Amino acid sequence: MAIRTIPADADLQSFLSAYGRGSPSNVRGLEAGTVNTSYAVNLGDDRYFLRIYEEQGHDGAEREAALLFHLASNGVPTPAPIATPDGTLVRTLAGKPAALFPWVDGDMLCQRAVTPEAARITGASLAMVHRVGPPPSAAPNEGRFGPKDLVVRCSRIASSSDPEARVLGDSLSEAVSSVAKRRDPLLPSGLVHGDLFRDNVLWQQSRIAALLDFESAHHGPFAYDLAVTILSWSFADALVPDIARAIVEGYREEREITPPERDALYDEAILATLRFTITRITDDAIRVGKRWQRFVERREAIERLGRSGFREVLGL
Ligand SMILES: Nc1ncnc2c1ncn2[C@@H]1O[C@H](COP(=O)(O)OP(=O)(O)OP(=O)(O)O)[C@@H](O)[C@H]1O
Ligand SMILES: N[C@@H](CCO)C(=O)O
Repeated sequence: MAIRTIPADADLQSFLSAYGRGSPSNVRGLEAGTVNTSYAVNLGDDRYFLRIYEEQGHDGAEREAALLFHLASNGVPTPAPIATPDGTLVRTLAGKPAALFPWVDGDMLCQRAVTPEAARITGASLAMVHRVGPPPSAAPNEGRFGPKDLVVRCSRIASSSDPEARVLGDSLSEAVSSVAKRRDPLLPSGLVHGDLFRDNVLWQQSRIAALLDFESAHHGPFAYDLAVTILSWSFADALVPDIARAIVEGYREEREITPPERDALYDEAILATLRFTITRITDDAIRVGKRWQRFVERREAIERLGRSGFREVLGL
């Protein structure tokens, strides 16, 4: 998406020189992502990815950087932010928090390219994030997209610029409240990614080069995260059972799904469809190229299957 921040040359030079990795060249703004501004840049002979945080304050960006550093140090395939010689991970560029990462070559998979094997690997890497958990010094918060936040967002839907969406505020709000009441508060919980869509995974041939975009990471039920991943990877025109089941199988290679989680996956999936329907309607940056209707269709598909039908599709 847009390059929202263009730092002055002198500021960029001074920011990059602090890493002590050689002089910058080939600086290129990337039309990637929906939230942050990204640049590709060479320092000496190596390529780097520079992220300027557009929506997080310094504390939020530091929390995210500490999380990425911790995950990468524990074997999760995600690029760790690079520290300056004095150990700083997040600094200021053009008045905004910014961090530098190693460049990762890789490609996102399009839906047609998602094989059961890729789905299995994706499920396993999600479970690895759950197993590793957050850094001891920075426990994640409850996130920005819990049921209460979604209900608040629903109150803005009536003034949406999309006439088809405008009428849905009350029914979406009621659906969120109703599923929130059914949620099991004792589900195994911890660090969840919260947004492991296809565009947040880079592949090199058949292996994952990077899990990206931990901006939605928070403390929540693991079953919710698994449901998000199933919903975002397993639908072509309709649910593809082989893909959904392979995600679950891969997940279970790394972390077993407990009986209460198996029971809860249906409700967590309904909540996840509501989360993405509502944020796609209420967030103009996300709406570009991302249809909220897809998540209405996914919710209907899950509801048609019903609790036991959904579990059966997942092989649980
Ligand atoms: N270390 C990296 N090396 C190479 N490319 C990267 C790296 N990190 C991210 N990218 C690319 O930049 C894109 C945007 O990155 P990121 O997800 O951080 O941005 P964002 O603005 O938070 O966007 P969104 O929330 O839409 O995913 C990614 O989809 C990926 O293609
Ligand atoms: N992955 C989200 C956007 C970022 O949260 C979506 O597709 O709606």
